[in-house]
Amino acid sequence: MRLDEDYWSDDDDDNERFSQQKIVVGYALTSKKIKSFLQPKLEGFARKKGILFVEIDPHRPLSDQGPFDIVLHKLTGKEWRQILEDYWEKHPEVTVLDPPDAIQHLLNRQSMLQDVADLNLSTNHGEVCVPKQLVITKDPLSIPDAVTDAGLALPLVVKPLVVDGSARSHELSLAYDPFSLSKLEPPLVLQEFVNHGGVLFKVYIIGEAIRVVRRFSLPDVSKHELLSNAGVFKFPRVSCAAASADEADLDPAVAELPPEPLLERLARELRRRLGLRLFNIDIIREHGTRNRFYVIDINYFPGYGKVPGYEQVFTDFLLSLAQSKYKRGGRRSGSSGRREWGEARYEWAFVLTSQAESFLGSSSCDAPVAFFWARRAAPPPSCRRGQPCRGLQRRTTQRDHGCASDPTG
Ligand SMILES: O=P(O)(O)O[C@H]1[C@H](O)[C@@H](OP(=O)(O)O)[C@H](OP(=O)(O)O)[C@@H](OP(=O)(O)O)[C@H]1O
Ligand SMILES: Nc1ncnc2c1ncn2[C@@H]1O[C@H](COP(=O)(O)OP(=O)(O)O)[C@@H](O)[C@H]1O
Repeated sequence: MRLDEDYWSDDDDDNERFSQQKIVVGYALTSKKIKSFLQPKLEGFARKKGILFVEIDPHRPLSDQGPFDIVLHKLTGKEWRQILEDYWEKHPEVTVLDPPDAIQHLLNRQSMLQDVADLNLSTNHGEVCVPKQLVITKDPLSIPDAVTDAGLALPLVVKPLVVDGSARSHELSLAYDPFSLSKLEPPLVLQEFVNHGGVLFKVYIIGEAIRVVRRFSLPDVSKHELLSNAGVFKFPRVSCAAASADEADLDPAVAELPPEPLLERLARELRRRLGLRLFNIDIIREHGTRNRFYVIDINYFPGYGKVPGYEQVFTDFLLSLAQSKYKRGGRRSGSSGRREWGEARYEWAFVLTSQAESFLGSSSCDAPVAFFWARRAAPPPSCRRGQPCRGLQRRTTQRDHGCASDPTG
């Protein structure tokens, strides 16, 4: 077996010993995730590098399965968490991706953004904030006053507080007035809607590697729309939709990817603060600003299967984990002048929209997006089923959003 040069030591004996080892990766994932992530191209690519993926039965003790070098998981529920924690206590040598406690932090939309707010990132490349938000845990009748007291600007995005993987926890709405909010069921997060030109950047983190893709998002809300609309409107999971942008139609100021050094810094800080290696950050650029960004969502183990070239990046990541462990356990000290086996390779690449488009397949405005536009006062100029979606061409009035340092508002 041949390994990438970057992982190769100058010591032939070490190389030989490592290359003879198989890396066993146990995975505990939902069937949906297995389908999207564990694609034959990933399994094949990894196999060539000596990595075997083995399915874990989450109802049996993990010690009876394996042995594993690495455990990949994204399952919810206390039972699974307990099984994993017990196993890890007995087998600290196994790399668990990622620690259940750290993942838990992302399952609440309040704690999820806390680290970004604490970070207060502002560099000469731009700044990264979180939208001002308010958490409502009880008494929906108090919402209109609470919104006024907190000084939240309308419209508001209404999000369930807990993200537990259920479809319900992703049912979001847009509220044009605070009074209609008293009909909603807490616990909720009310978040200021930030106009961002209808484009969202999904920043995927895989260990030290970063990949960025553009996705369609919600269109801007103009002052006129805000004044002429009332009520609460549900909207679909726009950024998951298979709609893609026609590059030529995008306002370059909207479509331009976030500056690389800013994202590198954000990713590095969040990796450390969150204690996670597999996650994605959803970022929007406030429309009309050069580089003021808002993090609106962070997901654990996101849809990597939709990132072009993920099989190479993920395989490299697993190899780097195994190699750094091998180095810790099996190497003598005093290796000055040589490349460290566990040395992380820093990878950077932007995935341009055109690539993302071919990956995402359709270049037409699909059902959920069309549905959302149909509910809006003014449909986009050329957003019709089967036609290239040009909804992002709309230019709207910009609103002034403050950078909130406290995501709880
Ligand atoms: O909370 P949001 O931002 O919607 O994030 C979702 C979840 O991470 C989904 O994973 P899960 O279903 O495990 O929660 C993932 O689906 P897959 O991993 O199944 O593809 C989606 O991938 P994209 O469809 O690529 O966005 C990703 O966008
Ligand atoms: N504060 C916000 N301002 C503007 N658009 C937002 C905001 N929050 C969410 N959105 C839009 O709603 C979509 C879903 O929001 P998100 O918080 O990612 O929920 P989920 O975790 O259910 O996917 C985003 O992709 C974006 O299009």
